[in-house]
Amino acid sequence: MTTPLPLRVQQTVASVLGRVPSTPGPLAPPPPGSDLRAVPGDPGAPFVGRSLEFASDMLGFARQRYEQYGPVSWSGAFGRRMVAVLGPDAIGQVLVNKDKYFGNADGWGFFIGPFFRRGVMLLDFEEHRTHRRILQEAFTKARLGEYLDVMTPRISRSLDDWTTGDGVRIYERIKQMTLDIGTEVFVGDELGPRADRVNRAFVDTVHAGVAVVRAPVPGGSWKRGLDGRTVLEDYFTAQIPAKRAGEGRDMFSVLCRARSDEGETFSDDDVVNHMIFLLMAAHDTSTITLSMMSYLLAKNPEWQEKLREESFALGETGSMADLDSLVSLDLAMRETLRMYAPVGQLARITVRDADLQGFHIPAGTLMSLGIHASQRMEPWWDRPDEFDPDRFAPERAEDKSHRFAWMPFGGGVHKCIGLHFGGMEVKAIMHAMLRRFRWSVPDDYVMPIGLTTGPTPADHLPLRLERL
Ligand code: HEM
Repeated sequence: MTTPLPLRVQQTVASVLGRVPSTPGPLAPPPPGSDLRAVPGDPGAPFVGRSLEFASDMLGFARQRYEQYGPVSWSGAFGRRMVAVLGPDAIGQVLVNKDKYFGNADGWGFFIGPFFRRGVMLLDFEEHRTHRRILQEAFTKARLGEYLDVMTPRISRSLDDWTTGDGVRIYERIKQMTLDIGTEVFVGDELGPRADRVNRAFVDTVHAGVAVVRAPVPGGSWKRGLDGRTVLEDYFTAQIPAKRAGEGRDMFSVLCRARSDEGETFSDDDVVNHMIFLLMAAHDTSTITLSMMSYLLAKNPEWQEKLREESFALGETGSMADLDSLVSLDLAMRETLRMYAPVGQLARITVRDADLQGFHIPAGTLMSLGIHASQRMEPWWDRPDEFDPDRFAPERAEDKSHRFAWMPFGGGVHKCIGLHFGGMEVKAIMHAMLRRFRWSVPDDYVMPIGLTTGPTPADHLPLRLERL
């Protein structure tokens, strides 16, 4: 494995910071007379806390905290105290949010608010419900079929252009392809110089969310993200009158005309905010899933062959029903989403004092739900670090060990609205890749893991790619 230099530097700094003495203590004393317990934890190094240790080894760090402190613990991060929530019981309680203790707006807002403000994931309670109802109009089964009709020829054209050989960085190829799909299916625009400029602005906006220096320093990624947001706002705003008047079937046009059963519609600002958020929500997640699946199929060639046989037996296809009939592909996709949850952490904040599994969490506490690590935990999963798609087969059904054992799409009212779209896109692309290419990695290759919204290939996953 060749770990890229920035990741090596980060790992070295993180291991030094991890040795800084840090005294364990309570997050906050529980209210007198309550039978709640204080959340255990420790701050880590001054200001950065344990954020670098987390970023350089998400899984190892979460496992160590779980062993030391259990499912609910706190540590220092970004100059404040942040509560880590692990395991399906604790995460399930936050997602279901029966007592309305937990909010998204200032939780996610802390990380991505300046770039994705008022996206549906950053709205709470009644306002969220209203926006989600309207948004639902863009995700009906009939609409998905129409998106697939646009997507399928685009996938073929992209794959026809792929060059083959050694060291093909598949992450970059897939990222470009999902961006191109986003331009045509979501925005209804043609690929070209204007789309390139918008795509660059979009990539800057996404990267800014994980910036280390979280201030608009000239030349820094935070500033590039803010500038990117402005480009996107101008781009979408300028097109709204034509989209509202037209009959386009792209998602942008659909949102302009969407009307809930109660007759609610989106303002121009709403449409712009949702478009910018939707592009991000769809793009990074599908790219990570496809890249990680490519890696796992390279490491497990018997599964790659099995999927390929299934795809050849089905033939060239364009319908959702066809994609749904690819049973082994479905198992492999679920297993990929378990092993490498593309949204590895979910953010929340307590909007009032909360009781989480008997722990007292004061109002205004930032929380991070460890989806990626929790899907790699015993006893809910058998040998959780092994790629074993058959664990999802009906006769084993390990995902049924707990309602929140498998939660790559989250749960509760904010559960991913694009889960069927995402599954469709991943399957359509992987099906087409399997029919055109075979790929492999050297036996001793282990992919270094970096961090965007979730675990990503830090070296962009160099594969040996051959055309069939
Ligand atoms: C494999 C692909 C995907 C994964 C793993 C994924 C994962 C997630 C997760 C975990 C959440 C919950 C966030 C939270 O509770 O804080 C979420 C929300 C969301 N996702 Fe996805 N997503 C995927 C694809 C997509 C696609 C393709 C779209 C759009 C076309 C999309 C749109 C959204 C939206 C709008 C929300 C916010 C929903 C709300 O707050 O009501 N996602 N996604």
